[in-house]
Amino acid sequence: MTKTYPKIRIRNLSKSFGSNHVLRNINMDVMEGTSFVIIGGSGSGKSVLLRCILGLMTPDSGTIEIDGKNIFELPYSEQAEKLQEMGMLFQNSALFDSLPIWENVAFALLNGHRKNQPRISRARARERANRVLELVGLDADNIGDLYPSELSGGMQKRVGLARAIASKPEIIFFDEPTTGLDPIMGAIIDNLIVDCVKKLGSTTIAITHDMASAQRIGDQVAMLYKGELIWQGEAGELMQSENPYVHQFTHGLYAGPIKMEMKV
Ligand SMILES: Nc1ncnc2c1ncn2[C@@H]1O[C@H](COP(=O)(O)OP(=O)(O)OP(=O)(O)O)[C@@H](O)[C@H]1O
Repeated sequence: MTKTYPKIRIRNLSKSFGSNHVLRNINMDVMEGTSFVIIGGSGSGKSVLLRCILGLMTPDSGTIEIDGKNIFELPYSEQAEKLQEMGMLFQNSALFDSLPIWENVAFALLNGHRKNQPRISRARARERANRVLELVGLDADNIGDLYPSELSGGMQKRVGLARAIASKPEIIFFDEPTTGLDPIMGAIIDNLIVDCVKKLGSTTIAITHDMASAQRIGDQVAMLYKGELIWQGEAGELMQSENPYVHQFTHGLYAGPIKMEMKV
């Protein structure tokens, strides 16, 4: 059930690199148990925003509260703890090539130091990895001992999703979850994301260029343009938005207020 207080609350967040003002006064609330999708063109600041929320980059000004606490005011140890409590599915799946699939999935369970959770044995970690692999539609008996390079891109993405959810994180980030997948595999991954996240009750933030994906996985969608959040609304309203920037971007139109810089 959707709850009514922000799990993540961002106020007046700005970040520049020299004269490049990448984030300009961002305000955003992500309610607990909901899925928030950020769309926007190349270079609009999506990754920088994500890195700030993850605590991997310090903004110039503004606050990011998680569960009501400004993450930049937490002692380093607590900041690191918060980071460990989050799940992340990277664009390229970012699996460890030298570890078998099951250990990739169980990585946080075997190596993390989550608060109030004892380290678990390899046998128990493997059981948990097997269960999560089945949850994302992979046969743990067949692929658990294989290495990432032996799987297709779609299977690697499923493994990445399994790893992101294995420790039942309260917050999960998805960075371009469907990039590089064919449209059907993209839809399958999106549906798995929605199913898994619903089961866990996690709060999620995703960044994507894929409008179909944004609508499938998002409750709320926001568009970043030149570092500003220029539109925010229900995912169902996205394609009908009359905001000319959103309309041009979501419909992939050449003509409109967004002028592509051909030289970067
Ligand atoms: N560490 C950094 N140092 C200097 N500039 C940076 C740094 N990280 C990002 N930028 C700049 O910030 C701007 C936004 O980059 P960002 O990676 O957030 O874009 P994006 O919206 O994620 O783009 P894409 O969709 O292409 O991944 C770019 O102009 C980029 O050059």
